[in-house]
Amino acid sequence: MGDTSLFATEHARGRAAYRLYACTILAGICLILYYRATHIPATWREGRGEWIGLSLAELWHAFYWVITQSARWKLVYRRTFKDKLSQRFEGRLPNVDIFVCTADPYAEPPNLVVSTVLSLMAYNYPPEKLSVYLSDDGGSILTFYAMWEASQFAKHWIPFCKRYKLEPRAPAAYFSSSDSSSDMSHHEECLSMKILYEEMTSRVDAIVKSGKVPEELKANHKGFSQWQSEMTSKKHPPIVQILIDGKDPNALDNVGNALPTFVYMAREKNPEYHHNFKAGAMNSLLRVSSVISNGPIILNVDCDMYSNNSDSIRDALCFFLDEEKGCDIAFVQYPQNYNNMTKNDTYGNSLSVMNEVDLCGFDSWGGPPYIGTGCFHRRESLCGMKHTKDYKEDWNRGSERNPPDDIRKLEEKAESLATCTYELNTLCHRIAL
Ligand SMILES: O=c1ccn([C@@H]2O[C@H](COP(=O)(O)OP(=O)(O)O[C@H]3O[C@H](CO)[C@@H](O)[C@H](O)[C@H]3O)[C@@H](O)[C@H]2O)c(=O)[nH]1
Ligand SMILES: [Mn+2]
Repeated sequence: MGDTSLFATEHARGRAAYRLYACTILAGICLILYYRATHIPATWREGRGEWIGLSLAELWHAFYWVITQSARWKLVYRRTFKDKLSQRFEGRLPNVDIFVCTADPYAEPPNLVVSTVLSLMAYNYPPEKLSVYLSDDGGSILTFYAMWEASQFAKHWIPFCKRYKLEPRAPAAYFSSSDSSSDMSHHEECLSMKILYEEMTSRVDAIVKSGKVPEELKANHKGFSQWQSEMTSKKHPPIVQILIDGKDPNALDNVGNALPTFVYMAREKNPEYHHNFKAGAMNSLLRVSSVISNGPIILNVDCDMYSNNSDSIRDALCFFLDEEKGCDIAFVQYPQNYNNMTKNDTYGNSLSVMNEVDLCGFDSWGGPPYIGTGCFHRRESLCGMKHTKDYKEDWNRGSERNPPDDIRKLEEKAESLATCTYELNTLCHRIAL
């Protein structure tokens, strides 16, 4: 490990013991196969049919077991050095664009999306370098309303999280954790924040239940005027609304710090053109974000998966920015975990074998496959870059945009990239994420 490395690779302990154990199983398998090979019944009446059945099952098991070992034989764990990252790159950290996908305000309640989005906006990362994009495939004014509420609440929530270094930073998860009630140092403030949060969630719930946004609330943001009565989730024009423009010097939280950019996007829908589900949304997000923040690093999160660690971006950057090995890394992903598990994890929902064994086993072979939510990509790797050894990433990309005089012009430009015909007759049309 050189001095400048931003991450280290460690091997799992107990490898020798595991391999010894694996050898005993292998010996057992060989003995069974040997027994079968040397005990072939002479006639059908002596059980040749059963012999064939059992031999096939045992051969299949042997094959399956050997293949499984490829993911178990050598596990590697990665450790990051975030302090070194700060020392060397703090002033020149890259822009990071976060894409959150939602599709239906009834299956995926807007309050859930609010909590996810807030956990991402409150990352321990310079806010001027952070942009969060919400893709709403439902094209719903209810989701837009919830996002407008989130953009207002963020002004209180982000400084509160940063001041007390809270974890996790999804308000729903934080207020239901024991931390929020046990830490006396900020008890009063926590209580009033909780009230503010609950008032917001009940407003959002009431409006989702009623199915429409009252006229007086629509006056709060120009974006509400984009919805016309004839629009449905399956047929509507593209809508891009910048709820918080991080480049605007007046976009500040309630203690005067800059806020991250926050954008709502509903790509155009028309039943005549296939929308390609999440993959279609991701492609639109790539194009829309390219004219607004154009960050070289992209994180994708499903709307029901909040971030439970405010340092996730910094951990991921330790891989991308590593001078020696970073150029070989196209994506860095985090395992998915679920809340509310039974004490003994009776149903295996913690996915511990997959998260703690299989993924680490694949990593030693060059990396596991992409598993969806919670993945950081280089923008270039999603835009068809061919990897070469001497490729130099432009980490400053995206920092050049000036605050526009007319934000609506920028939104319209972005909308022209979120039409349902944009990808027709292109390669994108055939690639599914
Ligand atoms: O037309 C659609 C359909 C879905 N989604 C979003 O895509 C995400 C994943 O869809 P979901 O139905 O929740 O699939 P899951 O099986 O829960 O997701 C897993 O499997 C998917 C691939 O099948 C991955 O993309 C996900 O990241 C992974 O968590 C969600 O945020 C949806 O809102 C859209 O944006 N547009
Ligand atoms: Mn899901």
